[in-house]
Amino acid sequence: MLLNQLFKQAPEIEIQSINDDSRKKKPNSLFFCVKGMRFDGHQFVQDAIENGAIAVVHSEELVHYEEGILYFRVNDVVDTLNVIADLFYAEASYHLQMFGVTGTNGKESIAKIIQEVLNPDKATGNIGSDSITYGTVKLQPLLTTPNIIDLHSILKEMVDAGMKAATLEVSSVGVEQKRVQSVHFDYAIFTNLDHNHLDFHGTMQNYFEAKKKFFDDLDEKACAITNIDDPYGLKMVEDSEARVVTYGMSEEAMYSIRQYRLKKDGTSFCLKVYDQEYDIETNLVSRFNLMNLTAAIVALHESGVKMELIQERVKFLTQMEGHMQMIQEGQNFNVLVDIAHTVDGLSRVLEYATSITPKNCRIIVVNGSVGKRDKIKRQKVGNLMDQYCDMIILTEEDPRNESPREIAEEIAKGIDKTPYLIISDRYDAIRQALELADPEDTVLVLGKGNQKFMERDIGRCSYQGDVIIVKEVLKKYVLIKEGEDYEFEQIY
Ligand SMILES: CC(=O)N[C@H]1[C@@H](OP(=O)(O)OP(=O)(O)OC[C@H]2O[C@@H](n3ccc(=O)[nH]c3=O)[C@H](O)[C@@H]2O)O[C@H](CO)[C@@H](O)[C@@H]1O[C@H](C)C(=O)N[C@@H](C)C(=O)N[C@H](CCC(=O)O)C(=O)O
Repeated sequence: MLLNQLFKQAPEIEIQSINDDSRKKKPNSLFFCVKGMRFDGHQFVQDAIENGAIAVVHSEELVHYEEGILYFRVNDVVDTLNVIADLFYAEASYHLQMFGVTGTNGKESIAKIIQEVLNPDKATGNIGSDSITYGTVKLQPLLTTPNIIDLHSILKEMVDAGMKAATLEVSSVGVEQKRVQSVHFDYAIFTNLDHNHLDFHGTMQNYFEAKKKFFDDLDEKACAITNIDDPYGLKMVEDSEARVVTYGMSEEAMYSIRQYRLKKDGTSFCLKVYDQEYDIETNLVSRFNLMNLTAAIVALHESGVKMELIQERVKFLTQMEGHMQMIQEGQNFNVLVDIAHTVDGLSRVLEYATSITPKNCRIIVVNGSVGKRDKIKRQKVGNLMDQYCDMIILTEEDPRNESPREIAEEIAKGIDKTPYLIISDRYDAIRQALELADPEDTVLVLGKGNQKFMERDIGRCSYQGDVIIVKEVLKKYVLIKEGEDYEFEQIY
């Protein structure tokens, strides 16, 4: 792209790439001096030039100006980066039907359901915390919502690969850091708001405002889809110019869930769509997924997909690994792995576990709380498990540089009546829970979902993953012992 297409006063020079990280080698690039939380990009102009920058966008006076390099001083580098990234990558989001999903819980499930239902008729990509997928391409993301340059570049790749639509998980941190500011959205979905990222946002109000900005920035042609069962649902869209569509259990919702049945192997419910009722059957389990599926149905239907087709396609959806995943290897009790790591997410899983566990049987939970993040929630997590569970095994969950045992002890402050164990090693904790289970009990393994890493003091370390561990332990230690008398080893 020519530099004078980006800056009116610039000479006609070819720019091959745009860059905001001086550590990356990018020949003939335009470097943006972004002020971050740790560094100020203005410090790295010289490194950027050595790595190929021929032009620099900055907002502060620089200590040194090199001959032959072009400098553009602007008021706000990130705003300028947004405009230029959009232009540089051919305004890709305008060529895709864009669905953005925000909220504490449910983003990934909703984004993936929309992608799966649309895909057979309209090639659809997905950008999310677990993966970036389009066509046959599958990439591993660094962030839930990629940074500005990566995001526009991926959207362009999707357009070039023939995608017609894209779903994107929009994190509050991403909105706050203006990562989606120049992405054009057609449908924006709000799920719910619960304690999360308060280490970053400080207060619930700031967290709410970050999410709300996503809806404030929509244009009048867009559609803002909101869950009005959530106390923040209506406030979220009150200043949006977009057309507002509501969903929830509430009778006032435009898409209102009427009767529903939560079963071990699926869910059935009646959805009132404006004034018409539709019966929906799905293999997804739990009330949590019922809400996620409804949000996805609203977006799909509002985008023009017929309800009859939606009814057909949601009957058997792909089970997302580690998301309300029932694992059955032939054992005579329930095992459910879920990523729930917020108080709200946890309460929904516990409610579901209660609904599928016979009265005289137990709920055994393996859970923890992440290190260096939102410490206030730890005791609440303990308290909630105390209300619903019969046995609690506290273990590590991305402890970072905190001690897993100390985190567990803080969770335990919220436990009053339920017996609990602290087993720091997650594999051992899962094994203990599975070995303790009696017929028809429910074992919950929560917090990590399908994540194959553990954040420790030395950084991100590889981890087998809860789903794999559960399957392995069941086969190796539990199933062979069923029917036999054996003593189990208490592991601390
Ligand atoms: C707290 C946070 O969000 N940090 C993000 C932020 O980093 P930062 O502000 O610390 O940036 P910085 O390191 O100070 O650097 C400032 C600028 O100088 C540049 N730089 C820096 C060093 C250098 O040698 N040369 C150089 O050019 C950097 O490229 C950057 O442009 O900007 C970086 C570039 O975009 C992000 O990679 C980084 O995400 C970090 C890795 C992160 O973990 N973020 C998490 C909290 C996050 O964003 N999470 C959300 C939500 C997750 C969820 O709920 O699912 C997400 O969307 O993933």
